[in-house]
Amino acid sequence: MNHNQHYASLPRLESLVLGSASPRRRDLLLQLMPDLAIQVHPADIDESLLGQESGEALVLRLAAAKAAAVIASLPQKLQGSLVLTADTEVVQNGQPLGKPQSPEHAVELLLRLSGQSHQVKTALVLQQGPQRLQRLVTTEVTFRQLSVEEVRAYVATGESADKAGGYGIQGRGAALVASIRGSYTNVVGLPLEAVAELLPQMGYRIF
Ligand SMILES: Cc1cn([C@H]2C[C@H](O)[C@@H](COP(=O)(O)OP(=O)(O)OP(=O)(O)O)O2)c(=O)[nH]c1=O
Repeated sequence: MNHNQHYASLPRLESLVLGSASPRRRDLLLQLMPDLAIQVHPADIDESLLGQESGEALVLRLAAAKAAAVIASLPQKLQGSLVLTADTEVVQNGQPLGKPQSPEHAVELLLRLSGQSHQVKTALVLQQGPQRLQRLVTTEVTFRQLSVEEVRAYVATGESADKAGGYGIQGRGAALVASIRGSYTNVVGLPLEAVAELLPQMGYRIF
């Protein structure tokens, strides 16, 4: 069977459990599959960093922990559903920066990113019953040289609060960025290229 015949014979994905509180991930999934019935079941896990853990190890560990927590807490009627979880980190010189704890911390993080390149890493897990696939996607982002005043004014917009590295490329944070190399949706929190590649491997077509 060639690739095309195989794709056409797959059932279309109709519903999915999204193990994430991120509205961005929901919107990105709906961009790809506007009719998808998304059941949001955020995972309640401890997201704190372990000492000496690399950014890659961290996102892989947290995406897997989110998947395990969501699957363990699914109500009866959703058991056996396809579950998607992800974790995104901003990594500079191998170190995960985490989310800002305060506006002052956001200013500090963004000044560290100013005029430099960093990596945004997202680990993605798709799981259904015993079938499980995982991907790690990296995008390189380079920031413009930013002044302290500019960074303070950006943080005052409130956009930094719940975001890795303290910025949102999909919002006003686009003004901080000089260039990116790789997936844009990965920076926002869900690499759609990887979703599109993995869903057929899980046995579903997108359209
Ligand atoms: C760098 C960057 C991050 N982010 C966001 C994506 C993620 O939502 C967030 C990283 O935190 P995550 O812990 O990956 O996700 P979350 O806490 O929002 O949701 P959950 O744990 O329930 O899945 O940062 C942006 O929205 N834009 C950006 O440009």
